[in-house]
Formats: sequence, structure tokens, C-alpha cells
Amino acid sequence: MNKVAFGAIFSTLKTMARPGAAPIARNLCAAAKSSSDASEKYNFKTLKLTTPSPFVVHVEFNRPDRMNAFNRQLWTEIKDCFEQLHNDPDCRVVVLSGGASKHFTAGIDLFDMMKLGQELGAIEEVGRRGRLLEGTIKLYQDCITSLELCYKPVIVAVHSACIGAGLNLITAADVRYCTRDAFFSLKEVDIGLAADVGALQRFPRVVGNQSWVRELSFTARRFASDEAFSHGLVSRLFDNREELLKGAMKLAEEIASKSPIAVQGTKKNLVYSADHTVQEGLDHIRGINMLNLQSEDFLNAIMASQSKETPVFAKL
Ligand SMILES: CCC/C=C/C=C/C(=O)SCCNC(=O)CCNC(=O)[C@H](O)C(C)(C)COP(=O)(O)OP(=O)(O)OC[C@H]1O[C@@H](n2cnc3c(N)ncnc32)[C@H](O)[C@@H]1OP(=O)(O)O
Repeated sequence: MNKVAFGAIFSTLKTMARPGAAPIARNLCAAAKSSSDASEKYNFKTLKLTTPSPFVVHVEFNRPDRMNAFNRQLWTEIKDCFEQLHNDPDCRVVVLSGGASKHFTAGIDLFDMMKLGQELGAIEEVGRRGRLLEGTIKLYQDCITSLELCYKPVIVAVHSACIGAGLNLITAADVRYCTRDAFFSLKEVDIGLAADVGALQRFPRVVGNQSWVRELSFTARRFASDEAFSHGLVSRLFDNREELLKGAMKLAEEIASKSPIAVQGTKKNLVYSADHTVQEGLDHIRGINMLNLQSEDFLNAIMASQSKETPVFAKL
């Protein structure tokens, strides 16, 4: 951008500040005090949260003795966790990994499913049983959708098995990385179920190959990381878990260094545009940027790029 154009933008933005209000570019130095540690703020049982670097929250599944199988508590806590991170100004990006477990996840907890079967068995009337199931499925669907509704980008780091509910979950994330030893299965048909928590909707969109997705959905065939990579389910492969986490954290740190106004507006619009027409997506981003282009982040980012300094952005 030449100096004249830059000067014009700068003076326009300066005049947008209300009389008596703090200048619009007030916060270049003081804005972003380092973020507090998620481990002090969050207290989940089946999830462990930490802040490995400023504004990066690491969420780890924490049921290693059950291979991170999804019991009711894990489903509920995932939903609570992402709803809270959505509103947490100390979080700009999330890395979700399998923690200390041998596998990323073994899918739904089959023992927990048996408990649900017992609860159903205690209800005599079919309509009432249906209502219990409807509520349960809706809760589990909302759990997975919470990754998408969270404005903060979610990077999943998958190692070893990612089965059933796990595959549903990762298709609602923004970026998918995995280790070379990772393998996947849309396992639901093997337990007599049509997948109902998002994979049938999101998986085809993520990879853009109906034939491949249908083959996997009808057969539950296990597929390895290279096949996942070649079809675009994951965007990077790593030799081991250490490298995987390093790669995911590096990406997260880069995202966390950007304007949170810009990043969250981008995610909002990408999610919206995924199931709207191009024109509807353009209308949507116009609405977002009518506001966001008046944000101090816009000016801070331009000034920093001109002066080759690292921009600092206020919490959001
Ligand atoms: C309303 C519903 C909405 C949601 C639906 C979601 C559906 C799904 O998620 S479908 C998928 C369900 N999961 C499975 O079918 C997993 C089957 N398990 C496996 O494929 C393998 O166990 C796995 C690849 C995960 C791990 O293999 P590995 O060789 O490392 O271990 P194993 O010796 O097979 O298993 C060790 C013990 O763990 C038990 N186990 C495995 N999966 C589950 C599970 N999902 N829930 C509970 N327990 C599980 C397995 O039986 C072994 O137990 P034990 O014999 O007592 O040692």
C-alpha cells in the first residue's frame, strides 16, 4: 500500500473515534496482557485444559483408561467446554488432542450405550422411550456442533484410532492433522446404527467425494492416514505424536498472533458459507465487515504491517 493510501485510511479511522473517547489505535502496546492459564479456570473430569502459549488452549481428552470412549459425561463436557471457550477472551484458538490415551478415541462408550439400553428398558411406552432417545441424540449432536459454533478455530491432532463418534467430531473441526499411525472408521453400521451426530452431513462436504464417503459409511471399513490424507480428510501427516503436537501448536500460535476480530469473522463466514449460496455468503461477510472494518484491529494490523512491527491485539 502506498503512503498516500495508508494516510487516507489512517485519517479516516482516526476521525471515526468519538470525541473524548480513547484514540482508535490506543492499544498497540497495552492491549493484550498475557492470557490466564486454562488449567486454573476449567475443571472438567473427562477433559484436561491448559494454556501452552498465550491465547492457545490445549484441550485433551482425559479418559485414558477407556481409550477416550465417549460416555455421557464426555459428550456433555465437550459441549460445555466449547461453549465456554467461545466466550473466553483468553482463548483465540484451540488444539484438541487425545491426551495420554493409547488412541485418539474408540468412539462411543459401548458400556454407556448399554446403560442407556437399560434406561429405555425401564420405560414401558414406546412414545416415551422415543422421547428419551430424541433428547439424547440431540445432546450428542449439539456436542459436536459446538466445535463449529465456537468462533475460535479448532485444530484436531489425531493419533492412532479415531472411530465412530471421533470421526463425526473431527469433521466439525477447522483443521485436521494426524500421525502416520492414525486410522479411522465410520463404525456406526457395525453397531447397527446410521451415523446420527454429523458425519453423514459434514464428512462429504469436507472431502468432496460422495463415492468414497458412501463406501466408508456403508461398510465401516477402517482406513489409514495416507488414505485420509489423499482424500483431504486431514491436511498434514506427522511421524509421531510429539511432532504432531509440535505442528498443531505452531499453527495455533500463528493463528493466535492474528487479529481475533479478523480470525473469528473468517470462521463465522466460512461456517456460514459452507451451506449457503455464494451470494448469501457474500451478503453475510458484508454484514460482518460493516462492523469489523471499524475495529481498532484493522488499523493496528495495517500500521504494524507498514512499520514491520508485530501487532498486538486487545482481547476479544
Ligand atoms: C446416540 C448415539 C450417537 C453416537 C454414536 C456413535 C457411534 C460410534 O462411535 S460407533 C463406534 C463404537 N466404537 C467401536 O465400535 C470401537 C470398537 N473398538 C475397536 O475398534 C478397538 O477396540 C480399538 C481400535 C478402539 C482399539 O483397539 P486395541 O487393539 O488397541 O484395543 P482392544 O483390545 O480392541 O480393546 C481394549 C478394550 O477396550 C474395549 N473397548 C474398545 N472400544 C470400546 C468402546 N467404544 N467402548 C467401550 N469399551 C471399548 C475392548 O472391548 C477391550 O476391552 P477388554 O476386552 O475388556 O480389554
